[in-house]
Amino acid sequence: MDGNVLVIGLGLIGGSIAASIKATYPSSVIFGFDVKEEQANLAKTLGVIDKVSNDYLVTAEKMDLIIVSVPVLQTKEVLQRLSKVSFSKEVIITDVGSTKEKIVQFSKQLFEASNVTYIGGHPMAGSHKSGVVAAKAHLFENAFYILTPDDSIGEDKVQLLKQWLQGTRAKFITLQPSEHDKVVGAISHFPHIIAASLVHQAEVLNEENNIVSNLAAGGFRDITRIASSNPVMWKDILIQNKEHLLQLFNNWEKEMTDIKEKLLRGDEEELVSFFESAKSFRDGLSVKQKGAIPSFYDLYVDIPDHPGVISEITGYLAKEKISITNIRIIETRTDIYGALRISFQSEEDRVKAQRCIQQHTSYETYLNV
Ligand SMILES: NC(=O)c1ccc[n+]([C@@H]2O[C@H](COP(=O)([O-])OP(=O)(O)OC[C@H]3O[C@@H](n4cnc5c(N)ncnc54)[C@H](O)[C@@H]3O)[C@@H](O)[C@H]2O)c1
Ligand SMILES: O=C(O)C(=O)C[C@]1(C(=O)O)C=C[C@@H](O)C=C1
Repeated sequence: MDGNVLVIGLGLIGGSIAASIKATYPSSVIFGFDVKEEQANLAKTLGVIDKVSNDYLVTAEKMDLIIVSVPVLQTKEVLQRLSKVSFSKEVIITDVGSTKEKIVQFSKQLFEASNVTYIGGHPMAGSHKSGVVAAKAHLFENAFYILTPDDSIGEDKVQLLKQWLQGTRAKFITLQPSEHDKVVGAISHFPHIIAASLVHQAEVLNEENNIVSNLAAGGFRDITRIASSNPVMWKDILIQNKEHLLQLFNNWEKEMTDIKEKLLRGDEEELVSFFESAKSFRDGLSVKQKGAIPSFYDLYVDIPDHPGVISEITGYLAKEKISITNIRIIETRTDIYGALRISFQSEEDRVKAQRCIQQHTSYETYLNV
């Protein structure tokens, strides 16, 4: 497949998608535009795009595919401007915004009577890092990629978009925009609010006693990593998903009141059951086949903090031809040991890998941490 692709917004997500399309379809021409000229030039230098566009409304005229990957409030503005372009041929326009209801609703009126097919999208993977320097072609590998096509859109167009995006190696699923915002509100947007709030709480305590920032390791780092995300991007997401988030605040306040009362009563049985039911659902996530969280077969390895340990482990796995889909150091401990999380494509690979590591090393392995 080849053709002309325009990516508007060359940050983490736009850059990653551009790189994955180029890797799959080398003869396609990827144009890129960013309000920050230096981002666009950097994307060209990094080989993420072929050509810098200086005016996306002019470049858009001859495109086969346009990907809008700017913050969600900007997305509506960019789509509105695109709706004024006279396209010389049929074009698919998609966005990657973390919210869908308002964007999709808005676009429906914009592109009703034109040769534009607009399909809302949201790749459910990312990072707390921003900018094209953090972009990578494999960012979405094994992650869910949600599409929200309107009922009036032909299946052939949806398939065409998936074909363009197949290099992401993501798993495509279709959701209604409102369902998307409700579910993603609970598993992504609200957790970002909680993470930031936990950091605020620790910061206040740190003003009284600065030992807090030194001790804040382990679980605290794990649960608050996403508090390092782009503040403006998250402000936009909150504004666009306000209604669902307000409902989640109500549920959360009730949840906090309930657990607080259990603690006040000193009801040990109920406290155990509070953690038990959460553990049971959380432990089940990694083996679930469906849902908004991708299923991974994870293996955790307790590793000493010295150079070469990761290549040692991946070397043993490579020798036995066990492929891994992801590898990450979990910041659970900051002193001697760290936990390495290695993800596999199947349970069979995970079992083989555990056996392999146990055979070659004395590092402890776990299926859950
Ligand atoms: N970061 C994540 O984890 C993640 C994951 C999935 C989806 N998303 C969504 O992807 C979109 C982009 O996020 P990101 O993480 O790539 O952000 P980013 O900050 O890395 O990149 C956004 C880029 O858009 C540019 N930009 C802003 N307004 C623009 C405009 N009007 N025209 C052209 N360029 C403009 C910025 O200069 C920046 O380079 C957002 O809508 C976000 O909700 C983010
Ligand atoms: O991994 C992270 O840092 C993310 O926050 C990624 C994350 C998420 O909440 O899961 C953030 C926003 C997106 O819209 C999709 C993915």
